[in-house]
Amino acid sequence: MVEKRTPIPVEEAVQKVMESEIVPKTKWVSIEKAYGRYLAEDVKADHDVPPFDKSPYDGFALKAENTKQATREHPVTFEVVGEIGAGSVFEGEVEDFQAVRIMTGAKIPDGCDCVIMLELTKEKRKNNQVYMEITRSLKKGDNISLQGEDTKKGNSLVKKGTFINPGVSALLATFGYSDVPVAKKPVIGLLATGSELLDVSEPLEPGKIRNSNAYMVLAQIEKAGGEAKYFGKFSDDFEDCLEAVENALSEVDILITTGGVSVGDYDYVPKILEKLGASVLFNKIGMRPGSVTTVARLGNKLYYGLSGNPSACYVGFELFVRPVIQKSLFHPRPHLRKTKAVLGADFPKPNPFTRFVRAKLEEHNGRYTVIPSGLDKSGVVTSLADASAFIVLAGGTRGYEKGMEVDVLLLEDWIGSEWPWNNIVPSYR
Ligand SMILES: Nc1nc2c(c(=O)[nH]1)N[C@H]1C(S)=C(S)[C@@H](COP(=O)(O)OP(=O)(O)OC[C@H]3O[C@@H](n4cnc5c(N)ncnc54)[C@H](O)[C@@H]3O)O[C@H]1N2
Ligand code: MOO
Ligand SMILES: [Mg+2]
Repeated sequence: MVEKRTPIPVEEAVQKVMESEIVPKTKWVSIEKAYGRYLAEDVKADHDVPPFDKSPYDGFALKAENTKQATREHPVTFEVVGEIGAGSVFEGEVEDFQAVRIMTGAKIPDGCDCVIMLELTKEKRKNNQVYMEITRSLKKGDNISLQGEDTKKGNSLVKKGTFINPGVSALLATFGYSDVPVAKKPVIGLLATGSELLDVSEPLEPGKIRNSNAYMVLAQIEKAGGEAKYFGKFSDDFEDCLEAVENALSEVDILITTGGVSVGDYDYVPKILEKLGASVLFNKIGMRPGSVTTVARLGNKLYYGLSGNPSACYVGFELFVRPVIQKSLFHPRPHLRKTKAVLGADFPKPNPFTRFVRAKLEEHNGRYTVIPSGLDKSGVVTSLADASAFIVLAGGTRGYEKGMEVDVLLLEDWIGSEWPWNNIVPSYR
């Protein structure tokens, strides 16, 4: 007798995996290695930026008050009493009708309250003393970057869980983080099952295909922020697979297998889980593709049986593994972000279950359009390379037409969502 499985709604399945306790941990990495990691602490300004009033131009610093009378006809002359480049400080106080030659980034000397650009001045020399002439008046504060104008001491700048992009790296450097507290990457083990699987380097043989899922999922793990650990591919042999799963589990936080998850004669995942005494969270979801995605708990570890079909495997990872990884990286919005777009092609297939169509998001005249990026079948591999979104078609609908607005989940996005599963546009006809 074939096992009968009861499907649960997608959002319920997501909820169940999110209840798992993969406790986020912190580690310190050097700032050079921080790009692409996730912050484990909030970053606050511990000093003003800039930390002193500084010149945004190469020019002369002086007192605005002294420039009041300056016109083209009546230039005003200043005695140049010093010269400073960025990093140097003018010692002493600047007096009336004195100026300091100052370069971009240098601290404004005491007594000065404005800067005039070099191009607007004329230098003169008399008895070995340098003078400078200006023909326009300036106001107090002209051409000065004020202390704290960028940010003030105490301001909260980026939150824990933020993806460290180049801009965040600049902030970390500004505030002295030579070592950065980042979320420790959860270790995600992967093994591929299937007697039909060839290594990537092997030539094709009748009845066999190359193992593409492993390399796809390894990349998905890295993209989601996890550390991938690949245990190789295994033929459909119960004992071998059981042993491989048992060994792998001891080395990882989460274990993923691909294939063997359905009801076939050589689909051993259900039997392996039974043998290991795992607590199965679900083994059927009301969705296409990926309906057979199975998740189980083994102690404090999660086990994912992703489908062998490439598109189903891909979708299963993005919906159920990715948010768990993101949560363990302190990300406050761990799910794929949902937005709306216009369907760029008819989709006449009925959808008894919620459907996730791999699609390409494009901009046309300022509006976002989505079109399926290939054949919409679970076993298809070629639709994935171009997929930048999933079109989400609610279950119980009977097809969608070009021009309709649909929900989409974004695959190339760093903002994320707290919970995208409410208000999926239910039915158009
Ligand atoms: N009688 C039924 N048959 C099937 C059902 C069902 O409910 N009743 N479900 C179908 C659905 S839906 C899916 S999805 C697949 C799930 O298959 P499995 O997870 O058991 O995976 P396999 O049987 O091992 O392989 C399926 C398919 O995928 C190819 N594959 C497997 N591994 C890889 C890999 N690493 N790289 C590339 N391609 C891979 C494999 O060759 C098969 O073609 O079951 C349906 N059947
Ligand atoms: O799980 Mo299967 O991928 O629904 O197509
Ligand atoms: Mg199977």
